[in-house]
Amino acid sequence: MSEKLTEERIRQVPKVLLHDHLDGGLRPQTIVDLAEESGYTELPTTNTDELTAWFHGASHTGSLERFLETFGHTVGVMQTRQALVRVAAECAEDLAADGVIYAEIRFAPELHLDGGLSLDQVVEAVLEGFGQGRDRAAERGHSIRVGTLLTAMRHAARSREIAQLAVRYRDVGVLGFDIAGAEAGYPPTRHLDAFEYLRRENAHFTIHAGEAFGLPSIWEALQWCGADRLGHGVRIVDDIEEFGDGKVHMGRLASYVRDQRVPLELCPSSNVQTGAASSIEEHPIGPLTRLRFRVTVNTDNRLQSGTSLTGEFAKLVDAFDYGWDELQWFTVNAMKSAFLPFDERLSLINGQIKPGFARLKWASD
Ligand SMILES: O=c1[nH]cnc2c1ncn2[C@@H]1O[C@H](CO)[C@@H](O)[C@H]1O
Ligand SMILES: [Zn+2]
Repeated sequence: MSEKLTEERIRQVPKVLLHDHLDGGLRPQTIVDLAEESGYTELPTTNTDELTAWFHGASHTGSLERFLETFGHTVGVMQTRQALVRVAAECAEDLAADGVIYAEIRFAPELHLDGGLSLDQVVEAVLEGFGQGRDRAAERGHSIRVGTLLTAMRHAARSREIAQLAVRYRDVGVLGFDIAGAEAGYPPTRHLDAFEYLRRENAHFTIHAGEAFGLPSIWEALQWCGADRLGHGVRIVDDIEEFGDGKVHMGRLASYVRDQRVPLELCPSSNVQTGAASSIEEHPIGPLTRLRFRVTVNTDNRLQSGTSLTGEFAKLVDAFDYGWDELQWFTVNAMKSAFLPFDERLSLINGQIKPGFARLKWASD
């Protein structure tokens, strides 16, 4: 059965993406163009093929901190309104062409102020770009909805301000909040006031936790901060013991995560690059799927990881022999976990996802 799940077919099924960074998804040619327009001279090369390879190689170091250094170049060329509009529009177009029908794209407004834009102007430029990209995709027959998550950098001190920004723009495209950046040494509780504020505002947030640091980070994100979802959360496997005879022992935190159906925004290729997993075959998505955690599959950074959502699914199909049923399960899991009103989630599941998979499944029989 699995030999029928080619990339071409996987691209055709309706997919849902919850964890993807705007500044981790630029087209290499766009980086070169924007660098030239803005006089940014720090790029390692202006040859697009070499630049593509450079991002991939420089990100595959086994260290999250080194991985994050590559963002200096993408953020470096995203400092004007036009640049942000272009990058956001192309992001929506690229995802739509990959068969993504619903995406939540995150970025950190505080990283885009060097050209003199205000936080509000940064958010407005990105929202405008998503709108343009969605319209251009529709002209080509691809329908996509794109929501935005505002990220605060965990080493910085602007999380409360960014949380307020997210609430201010909640009715015009911003769906939630996140914190990202180096994890070790920057526990989520540093930003407790931002999370408490968001909860009082009935707002949604996810936290990068359990990627480069283990269970204490996940525990704080859930039990101190009240995160709705976990960005990665992959180290939850440290709280699970599997024995050769098929018996499984789960610690209290892993049980909580599974029982509460806490969504895990898993990003397999990214984890291999940062050393959070040793290979796709060894990635904890295997046991976490088998144990029926609320697993979702994501790209994290399409540029740095040289991937797409279709690409991530194809790698999982190869490594774990997954079929349409598993891919549909990941997709429905993601849609259920989106920061979109319940009725809209339901209508995407019943109106697009299930019929889309059914069509492809029949075609494979
Ligand atoms: O996998 C990740 N873990 C933690 N932080 C990340 C990851 N990918 C990207 N960013 C950080 O998020 C910022 C806003 O999009 C990026 O600039 C990068 O520093
Ligand atoms: Zn991420």
